[in-house]
Amino acid sequence: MTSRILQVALVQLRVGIDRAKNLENAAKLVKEAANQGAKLIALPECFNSPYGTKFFGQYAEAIPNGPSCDMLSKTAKENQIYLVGGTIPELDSKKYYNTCTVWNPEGNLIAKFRKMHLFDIDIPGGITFKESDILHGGNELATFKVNDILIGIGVCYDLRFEELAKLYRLKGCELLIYPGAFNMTTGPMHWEVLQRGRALDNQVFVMSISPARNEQGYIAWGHSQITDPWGKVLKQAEHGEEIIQGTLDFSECDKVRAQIPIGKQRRTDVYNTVNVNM
Ligand SMILES: NC(=O)CC(=O)C(=O)O
Repeated sequence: MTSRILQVALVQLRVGIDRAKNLENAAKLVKEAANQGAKLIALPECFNSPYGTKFFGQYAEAIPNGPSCDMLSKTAKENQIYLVGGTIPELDSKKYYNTCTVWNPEGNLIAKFRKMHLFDIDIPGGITFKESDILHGGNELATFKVNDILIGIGVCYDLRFEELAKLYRLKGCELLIYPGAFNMTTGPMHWEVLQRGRALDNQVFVMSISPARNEQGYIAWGHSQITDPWGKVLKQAEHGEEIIQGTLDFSECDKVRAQIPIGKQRRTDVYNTVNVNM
C-alpha cells in the first residue's frame, strides 16, 4: 500500500514588480522547502506579478510556453517534488485568465486550473475589486494524484464557493489547495474561517497560500494556512516571507468520515427539490 502520509510546504513569498526576480526568489525558496523534506510544495496566487487588474495583461504568459512555466518545470524536476505553481496571469486566444499549474517530479505539467469565480466585490471603505474587467473565469475542475491521494485545486475567491469544494469531495479528493491573496479587509474576517469551513464540510485537508504582505498596491493578508479534516488549523504563517511545513496524515480523513459520517447522511432527495440560484 502506498503511503498515506505526505510532507508539504507552503511558500509565502514576497512579490515585486520585477518578474525575473520573482521567479528567482520562488525557485530559491522552493529549493529550501524541498531541502527541509517537503514532497509537495505550493506557491501563492500571482507569484510572478503584482496582483491587480492593471498588471494581468502586462505579465500574462502563454501556458506552458513562458518563463514562469519554464522555471516551475525545471524547479519541480531539479528538486524531485510536486509543485503547485500558485497562479500566473495567462493569455490564451486573446483572453486572460488567472491560472494555476501543477508539475510532477519529472517536470511535466499534470494539471491546470483557471480561477473559476472572479473576484468582483465592493465593500465601501474597505475594498473594491473587479477581476472581470479583464479576466475570464475558467469552467473546469482540476485534480491530480500524489501517491493515491486525489487533490483538487481552486484559486482564492473560489474558496468562498462551497459547491466547488463539494464537487471535489464527490470526486474523491482528500486535499484541496487554494493559492490565494486575501486582503486587509476580508483577510482578518474570512480567511481562516472559510478554510476551516471547507475542511469541515468536506472532511478534507485544506491548504491556502498567500503572498507575503507588501507595503503598497493590493496588500495581501498573508497567513498561509494548513487545516486538517477536523477543521483544526495545523499551521498558520504570519504575514512576512515564510515557509510553513506540514505532515498530512490522510488516515485522519478516514477517521473523521467514519466517526462523523456526513458524507453518507446527505439528504440530496430534499436538497435537489430547491432551486439553488439566489
Ligand atoms: N482576492 C480574491 O480573489 C479573494 C478575496 O480577497 C476575498 O474573497 O476576500
